Amino acid sequence: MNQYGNHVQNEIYQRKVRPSIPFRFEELEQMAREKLEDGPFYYVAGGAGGEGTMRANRRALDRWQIVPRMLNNVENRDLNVTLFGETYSSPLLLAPIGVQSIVHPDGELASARAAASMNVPFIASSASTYSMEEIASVMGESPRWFQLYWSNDLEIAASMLQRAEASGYSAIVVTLDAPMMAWREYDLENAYLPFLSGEGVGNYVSDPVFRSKLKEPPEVDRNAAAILWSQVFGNARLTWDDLAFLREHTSLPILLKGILHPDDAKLAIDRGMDGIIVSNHGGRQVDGAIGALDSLPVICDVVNGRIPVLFDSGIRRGADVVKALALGADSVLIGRPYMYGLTLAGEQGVKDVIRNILADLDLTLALSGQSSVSGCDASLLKDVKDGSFHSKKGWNAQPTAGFKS
Ligand SMILES: Cc1cc2nc3c(=O)[nH]c(=O)nc-3n(C[C@H](O)[C@H](O)[C@H](O)COP(=O)(O)O)c2cc1C
Ligand SMILES: CCCCCCC(=O)C(=O)O
Repeated sequence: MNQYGNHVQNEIYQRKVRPSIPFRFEELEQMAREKLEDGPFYYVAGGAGGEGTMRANRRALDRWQIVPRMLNNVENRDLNVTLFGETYSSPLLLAPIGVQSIVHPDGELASARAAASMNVPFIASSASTYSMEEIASVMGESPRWFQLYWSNDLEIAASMLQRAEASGYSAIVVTLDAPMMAWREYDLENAYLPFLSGEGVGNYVSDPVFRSKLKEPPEVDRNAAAILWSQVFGNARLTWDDLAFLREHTSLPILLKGILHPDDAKLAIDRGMDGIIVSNHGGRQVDGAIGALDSLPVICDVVNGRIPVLFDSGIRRGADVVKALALGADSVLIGRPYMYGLTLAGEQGVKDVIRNILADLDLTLALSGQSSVSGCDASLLKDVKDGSFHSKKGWNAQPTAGFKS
């Protein structure tokens, strides 16, 4: 990945590569808008309620400005990060996104292939249209994690964990912030729920335990399968004590996704979790929730390096990644940007989204005076809100300042 951004720029300026998608995120989204029907487009682009949290995600990123440093020898850069003993060539992962077939028939298979070709870990969603085994089969040995929507049927949850391990996924991401669908006004307006037409159920209809609970196979009675899916999908009864169940059923590292409060980060560590993902689900669940990046510094302070902290919600460009890394994230996930790449150009579109963000990240990092991801800390940033510069490694604030326990 050394000098990656320069190589990509050169290839584009010399017209050796022909980009399949526009470079600007805003245009990418607009073109996806033009290509898709209202239902799928707004399912992807929309947020919960009045989309206040989506706006807060961008505001939280804009609150910080990078203060570039000079004369630091940034000719050679290193984007490597190590997570759970594995070294990855960049601090980027593809977020778990369900129902990808609503934007492109190849869905998760195209995204997974693109991730594999760019050596970026792909996090396969429980709500994928294709099964986790089908996704694994197009990825060779490339890195992949599995995201669990923890079914209220514990036999199904255990079966999914076992299948993920058997098909080469190397970490489990447990999403906590979506035991049920939020109030999503566009989807209500469009009466659009992709699961009803059989999208996003690939991991269920292929699951031996799920199938054993049906009188007829899903291929014969799709309706009964859809009803069972809606009954078992979520689990609103879970508490912190239930995490022990996951430990009993997998030996893989477990990350909790959807953490926003520092006390929940502490609980995750107390319960032996291996990592957390600071996220508000891209503003799709709690309207009015805190901008995800506003939670990151205080959570990193509480965690204090004991487990990896990953981040998503609102990342669109290289500078956003730099800010999240500087505030303590070990790696970041992108969501909607790659869904728009998938919409416009399938596998190649996802590949180009990854390439552009990584090239932009590499150049922004270098021009900020940083030659490695590990060198990024809060001294790189100025807080627009209080005007302060941070000159020491790490974050200065009181661990839970501003949060009520
Ligand atoms: C269409 C769509 C489907 C999603 N499906 C899932 C999912 O199945 N599991 C999950 O944990 N998160 C899901 N997410 C949330 C993403 O993993 C991620 O948190 C979010 O997209 C990050 O924000 P961003 O889109 O602003 O980058 C979904 C997001 C979108 C846009
Ligand atoms: C009951 C919640 C289903 C959500 C599945 C996909 C998803 O996470 C999303 O944000 O959409």
